[in-house]
Amino acid sequence: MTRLAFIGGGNMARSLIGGLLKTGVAPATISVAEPRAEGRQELGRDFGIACYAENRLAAAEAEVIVLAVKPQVMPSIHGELQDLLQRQRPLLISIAAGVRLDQLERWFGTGLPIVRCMPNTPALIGAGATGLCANGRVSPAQKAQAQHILDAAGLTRWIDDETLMDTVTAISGSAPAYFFALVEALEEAAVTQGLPRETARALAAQTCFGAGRMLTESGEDPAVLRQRVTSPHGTTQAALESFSADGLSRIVARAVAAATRRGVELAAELDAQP
Ligand SMILES: NC(=O)C1=CN([C@@H]2O[C@H](COP(=O)(O)OP(=O)(O)OC[C@H]3O[C@@H](n4cnc5c(N)ncnc54)[C@H](OP(=O)(O)O)[C@@H]3O)[C@@H](O)[C@H]2O)C=CC1
Ligand SMILES: O=C(O)[C@@H]1CCC=N1
Repeated sequence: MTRLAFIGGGNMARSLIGGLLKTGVAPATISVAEPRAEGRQELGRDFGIACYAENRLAAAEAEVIVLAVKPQVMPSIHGELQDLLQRQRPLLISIAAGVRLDQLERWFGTGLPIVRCMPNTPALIGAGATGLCANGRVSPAQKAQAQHILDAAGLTRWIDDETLMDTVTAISGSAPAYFFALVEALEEAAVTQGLPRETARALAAQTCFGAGRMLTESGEDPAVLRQRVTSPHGTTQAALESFSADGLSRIVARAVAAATRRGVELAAELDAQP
């Protein structure tokens, strides 16, 4: 069993750990470094994994280290891991938005195998979507190892051109929040029209779930699925025409561009640091 350490035990680490354990990975093979005492307590209680305040202790025996800290924290954590990284030469997997492979190589060491990936929070229930990109030091066996870890979180796709990782972030890493926001808006609209909030939320959330399952399980084009809902001159057509008049495609394209741009900016901000 691969020994796996997470540096940072926040939202995304929790989602990945939850997904891994659900596929039968033994808790004893996972350790986490988390500075907050309450965070460590919760991780230990919820997952039965070993939790440490110090990164070095969590990573001590790891073959794979998942870097799950905020992008801004990333440049500051290599120092305490340096000796261990040179000695053990583990596979590093970064999940940080924006942070490029060349930056990770600069901070952690040019000779190390590094995978940059972008998962999302549905990993917690094994329904995540992850894009992965490897540097030249990653062996085929390590590539398979990274894929195996992220497969536990759901669907995986390798991305050859690293510059597209910011697009991946914009359409899958960040995107669960877009669907949550849409359900929030549907709920609010229904409540305004008089539907009880609990009923509105349940109907909107289940519809999101059902549409998602149809998209992923039917193998059909989203446009075909949409057309099947849309009776000529019916209610759906009225709603879609309203979306179109308000420029839904343009709104979405602008949001995706904003998220993509922010990924590039996050990396540039780190380059600008002394
Ligand atoms: N949330 C999401 O949906 C997704 C996030 N990501 C990426 O995952 C990474 C983590 O994001 P997220 O989980 O949301 O953030 P969180 O803030 O929830 O998690 C980061 C964790 O790292 C801890 N931490 C801070 N400093 C250090 C340190 N020096 N050493 C070890 N741990 C430290 C934080 O502790 P403390 O709270 O005490 O600061 C926190 O628990 C980010 O880089 C993000 O871009 C990628 C895909 C999706
Ligand atoms: O919002 C963010 O920056 C992180 C990356 C993708 C999802 N959450």
